[in-house]
Amino acid sequence: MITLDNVSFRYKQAAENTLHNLQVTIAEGEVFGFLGPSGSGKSTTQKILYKHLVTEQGSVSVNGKSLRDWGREYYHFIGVCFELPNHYLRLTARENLQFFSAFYPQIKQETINYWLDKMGLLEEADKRVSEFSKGMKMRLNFIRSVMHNPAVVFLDEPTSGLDPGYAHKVKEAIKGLKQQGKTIFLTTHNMNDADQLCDRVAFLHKGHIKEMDSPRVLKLKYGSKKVQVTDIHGQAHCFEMSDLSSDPDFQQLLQGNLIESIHSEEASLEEAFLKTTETVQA
Ligand SMILES: Nc1ncnc2c1ncn2[C@@H]1O[C@H](COP(=O)(O)OP(=O)(O)OP(=O)(O)O)[C@@H](O)[C@H]1O
Repeated sequence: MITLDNVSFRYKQAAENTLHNLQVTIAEGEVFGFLGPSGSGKSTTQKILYKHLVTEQGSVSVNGKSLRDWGREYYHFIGVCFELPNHYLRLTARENLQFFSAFYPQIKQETINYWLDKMGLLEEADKRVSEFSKGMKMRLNFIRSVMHNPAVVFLDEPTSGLDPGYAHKVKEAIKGLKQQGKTIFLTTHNMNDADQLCDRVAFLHKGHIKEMDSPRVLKLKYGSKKVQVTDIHGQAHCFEMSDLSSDPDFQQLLQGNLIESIHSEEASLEEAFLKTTETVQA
């Protein structure tokens, strides 16, 4: 559905490329996570994908058609949820959605109500957006990006600033979009979200893709399973799962009947991300 073929990009006046030879193919219906430290080039890549930036180096196609050949109809085909919402603050939430829906003749009032309800904003729909919290603006932003039923949705930090309840609502909505067969390109710093939602993730570092695979494979490759042990004096210990049978400290606790509790910990995507992108602080 989305193909980046050997895409590089350099900003005017920049001494070197921001993106280097990106090679990505995203299947229809896939939730693809694009993860990277600050400044690694995630937004630049997204801007190329929604045609706010043009690169001469490499090619990008969506639904089998080069981005160069897509016209205005591209913005009916895709939905974009920017990280920083830009709503009309003097208008109500409903008026904002009605204003944007005018660009998409197929959007019905029921659709707007459906999404307002789904994102927990129906009761606040007639309030001015200037009175909205950051989280409410984020949810309104999410509605704007999906209400015209696009085939491809670009989401930039969609759960940022949301409390756990509303973050859950947004994640459930993303899963719902996937069930409908939408292709989703998700940029996030939230490794748990990426792990829960994405079929595959790419780790971007200084404009290079360092790894690209399913969260499960990356966790197996880079993560280590650990065991957290609390002894009968309340002291915590951490052991590598693979070393338990030979670790003398663990064996001493076990044989001395000194263990109060023991919990296994799965390898995390965060661990894989940190190891791959070398952002672990010394
Ligand atoms: N308009 C611009 N002109 C020149 N350089 C830019 C411009 N926009 C971004 N950059 C540079 O390109 C690099 C990648 O920036 P980008 O915004 O794509 O990173 P990011 O991964 O999205 O970061 P963050 O997670 O902080 O949003 C950075 O070094 C940034 O300084």
